[in-house]
Amino acid sequence: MFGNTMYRDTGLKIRTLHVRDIRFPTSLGSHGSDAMHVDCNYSCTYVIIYTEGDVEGHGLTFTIGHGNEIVVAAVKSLSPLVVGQDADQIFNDFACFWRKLTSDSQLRWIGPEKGVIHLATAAIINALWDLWANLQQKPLWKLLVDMEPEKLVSTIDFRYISDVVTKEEAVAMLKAMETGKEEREEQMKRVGYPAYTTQAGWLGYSNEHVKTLCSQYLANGFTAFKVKVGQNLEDDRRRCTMVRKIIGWDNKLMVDANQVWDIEQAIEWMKQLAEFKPLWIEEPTSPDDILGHATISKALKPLGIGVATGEMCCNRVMFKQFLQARAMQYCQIDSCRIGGVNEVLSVYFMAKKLGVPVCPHAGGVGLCEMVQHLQIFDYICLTGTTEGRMIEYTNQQHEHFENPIKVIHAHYIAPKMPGYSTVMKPDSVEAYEYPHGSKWQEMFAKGLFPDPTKQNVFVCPAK
Ligand SMILES: C[C@H](O)[C@@H](O)[C@@H](O)[C@H](O)C(=O)O
Ligand SMILES: [Mg+2]
Repeated sequence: MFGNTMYRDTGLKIRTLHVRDIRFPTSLGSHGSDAMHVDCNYSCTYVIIYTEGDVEGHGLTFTIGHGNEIVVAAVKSLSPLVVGQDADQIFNDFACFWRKLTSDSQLRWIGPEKGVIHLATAAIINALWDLWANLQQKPLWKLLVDMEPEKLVSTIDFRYISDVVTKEEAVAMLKAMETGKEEREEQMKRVGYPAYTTQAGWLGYSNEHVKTLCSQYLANGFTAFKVKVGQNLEDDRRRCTMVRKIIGWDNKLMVDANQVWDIEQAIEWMKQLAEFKPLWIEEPTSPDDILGHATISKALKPLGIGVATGEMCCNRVMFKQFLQARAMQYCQIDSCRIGGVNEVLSVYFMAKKLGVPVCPHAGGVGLCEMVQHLQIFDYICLTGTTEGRMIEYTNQQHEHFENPIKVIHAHYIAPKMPGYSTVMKPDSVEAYEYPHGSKWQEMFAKGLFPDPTKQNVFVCPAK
């Protein structure tokens, strides 16, 4: 028992783990498109953990189509480490379990803690947190908020980051913010957490469509808009002029290049876009180039432009160095790129220590559903402010979730239902399972996409 919160010994064994390859044909409408990913099909590797009781855990990681089958295979390779375990034992020493999952002495060779195997870790770990929140009958954010600081911090593996933040410091950070927690919680339930929209700025949308969407989001109360750039400078200038005309100069504009530039090119390109007063340039170059981002940050600082990155930052060690090197002014954690909630929490603590605001990435399936929980926790328990912080909003696939986000007047309202908001509707799963689902079969028949079962490629077997 920790303080007032009882962690009941559930004695629940994990009976089995199912994994599904789910894909949506978003490329047909250019949804989600950017300078690098021009024809993405928003997809996810969807994990369901079944226990010997009634309670389940659902989790996912996001991909953009091809290769989702590889993440599914990686989940299968990790599953023997999960199946047969006692849920309560996992939650009693979650950091230890997390390390076990990421440190299998053979599997770690295909990471470690990066790429496909880490995406798979994220899907499993997210499902475990959903299970835990369900067992406690609380939405995930509330599970985090109600935990004693020591318990919460005990879920994090501090290996490789204790030179920046220690367990003791993390506990002290949480304790220092205890006053005012209840008011902040009330505010999240009533007013919610500020959001910005990317939905009006996908690169493949026509100018007319962008205009219409900007006006719509403006009318719905949005005050911050992200636009994709990086393919053609003249087009970027035209689009930014058009967007600024609609949203005005009091609202915020952010731009996102999705990794297309070299360092000098990024600086020069952004000088040409500086007149549009973007708050940040997101992913200007390779997501692995920490010193390159630091150079860009330094060059753009006098222009008032920050650098944002994180959606492809592969683990806490990279985040640590980005933060240490002053290479990111906005830290964009992603709920399923790194190893799920445990590792994301470690990044929140480092960002707090080094004074960098977190603005989560949410352009993907289920990402909005998940990151709202994390950012609401950050507000209530860790930073106590929304200053310089926003959660990304995209209008994608919410209809396929049992408990979709609720965004009112450009604010995410704290979810009420137990869990991590990761349960997908069974009908959606059946219809969009790739390549056997009914919707995919229809699309293959119409010739909209090639049927991979008729080509010589690896596909996930039918269930
Ligand atoms: C391919 C994807 O839609 C990305 O463009 C998207 O995640 C984006 O970078 C974002 O910031 O939301
Ligand atoms: Mg982005």
